[in-house]
Amino acid sequence: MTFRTRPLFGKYLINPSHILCCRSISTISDQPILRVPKSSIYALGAGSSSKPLFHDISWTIHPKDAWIVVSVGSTSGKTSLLRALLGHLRIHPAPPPPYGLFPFLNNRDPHKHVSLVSFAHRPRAAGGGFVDFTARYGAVREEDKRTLRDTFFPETARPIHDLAFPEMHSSVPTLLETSLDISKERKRRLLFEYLVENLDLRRFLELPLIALSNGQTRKARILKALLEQPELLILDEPLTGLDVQTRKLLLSLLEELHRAPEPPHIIMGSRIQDPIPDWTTHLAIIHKDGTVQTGPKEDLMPTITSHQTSSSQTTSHQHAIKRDLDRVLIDMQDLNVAYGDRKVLKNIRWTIHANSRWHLLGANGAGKTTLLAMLTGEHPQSYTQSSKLHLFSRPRSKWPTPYLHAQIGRVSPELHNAFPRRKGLSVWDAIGTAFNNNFMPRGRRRVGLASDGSELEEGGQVEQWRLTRMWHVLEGLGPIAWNSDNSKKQTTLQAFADRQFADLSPGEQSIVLLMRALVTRPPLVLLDEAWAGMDEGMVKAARTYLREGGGLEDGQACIVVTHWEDEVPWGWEDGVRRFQLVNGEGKELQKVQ
Ligand SMILES: Nc1ncnc2c1ncn2[C@@H]1O[C@H](COP(=O)(O)OP(=O)(O)OP(=O)(O)O)[C@@H](O)[C@H]1O
Repeated sequence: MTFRTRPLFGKYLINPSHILCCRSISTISDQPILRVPKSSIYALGAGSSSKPLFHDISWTIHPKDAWIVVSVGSTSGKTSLLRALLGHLRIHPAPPPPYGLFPFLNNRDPHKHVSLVSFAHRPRAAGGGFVDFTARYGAVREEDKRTLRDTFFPETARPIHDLAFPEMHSSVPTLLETSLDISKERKRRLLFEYLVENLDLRRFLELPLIALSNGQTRKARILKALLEQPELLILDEPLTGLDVQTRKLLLSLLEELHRAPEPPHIIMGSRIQDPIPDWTTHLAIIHKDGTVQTGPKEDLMPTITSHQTSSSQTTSHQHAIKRDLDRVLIDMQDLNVAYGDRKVLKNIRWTIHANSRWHLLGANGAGKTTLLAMLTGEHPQSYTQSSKLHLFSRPRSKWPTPYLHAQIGRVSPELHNAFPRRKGLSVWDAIGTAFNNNFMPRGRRRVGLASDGSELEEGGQVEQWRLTRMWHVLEGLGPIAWNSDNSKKQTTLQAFADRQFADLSPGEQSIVLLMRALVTRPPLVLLDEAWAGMDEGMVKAARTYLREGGGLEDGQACIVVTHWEDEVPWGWEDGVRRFQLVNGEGKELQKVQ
């Protein structure tokens, strides 16, 4: 079924192809969009005698092609290859002049005409330290008050009909110049109106940017990228974090843009488990050994399907969840969260028992992150609702927040973005920070300090337990769990533990943060979009570890938040329970027989 984009302003159907035709004719070219003659790709600064990241790659993209880049069994291939197109890696031999890498640009500057929007990476502006992500839950500070419109689209504040009247300039432009400018600006505005409507963002334009949910922010970033009308737009994992409906919306919008006579040419990076849209014409498949296969979709689809089948095969059902224990960890009775008159959560009743497994569902903006922030005690309204929110057998206000944090292991897109990428922080350090529940590695063995702040007794029980746990998560979720080659087990694990966290691929960072969430064996584990960026081998390893690999032990409860059903490690048959938020109201779903 094709999902149609909405006509703009109800009665006027505006086709993006009409709006997008505003680029000057001189930029239209029949030349290939991209041409990589048989080459290898190296890290910047690496000599040609070093091992290339990709080899034997021959890749040509023609103007009407719709390409998707997928990695099979490789951890960082897709994102690296896409970044190579922006000059972040060295292509050797370099695509020869006069056409270069992007022949259609006709020697125009790729930096101005090619843009990459990646959802797998932390924004570079964030720096190396920890970023406080809880600011959005409280009263929005003055400096965070800039609205989505002010931050991303300030030029759209002016009513569209004003654009018919030129502003007064000190040097008066010619009539022709003025009409060209206005018409360009009007077309840009029409495109903005079209996209804002079709991505369902209009009602968020005047909200502070910081208040937007994860999915809402992603849509806004895609809108901004499309509005800038790059000639080539590279989207890396644009579907990550989007709910089912929004994914359909975005894919159908991309299809319309693709069919427009002069589209922004789009290359999309996808995870192997993501759907390949019907309108895709070509695939680039990156293999574990660094080779890249490129060609028409019909020729390469069997490779994708064989990998999809192997990654979606679920593990045995012998490890169904044992029944919920009577012990209640979290109890919410008529919990509410509102920002002014905007009600985000309404009369939520939810009880989480020890040993239970939950899938928390809800569309983008439904309130899942807000609900979890109440559970972790990070949301300031968790204090004002204290009598309705019992955490670990006491009203919320009876616990200091650090105590609550020590009871809850978690992964979330906010934590992923905020986690420090400072130089010198190894994988081991990153995992070990969980023991002191902060973001600084502590202690002689980097597995934290004792509760009074002193060093752990050397070789003592606590230190031994922590070290054993570190190796357990590394073994259960580290590279030997995603690679079949087990021969050099200990060296592989040690080498991985020593790697710099900041140098890992986005998927590897996600799996390390999952290790961090599990290493202390907390009573409650929250896994919010924990699988972001992971390749199919990692997702499989993580599911297996959680289901039957000792990732969770009896008594621990776990809540999984994902928009992809097959990422939940447990099915109905295993006893997973589902809690759904719709328009701020929550209810437990029952299995349809
Ligand atoms: N400070 C705030 N002021 C106003 N509205 C807010 C504020 N913080 C959050 N919201 C709104 O609360 C709603 C719920 O946001 P939340 O992040 O909990 O959604 P979510 O279900 O986690 O979405 P996603 O799947 O996109 O991550 C959103 O519509 C968001 O815009």
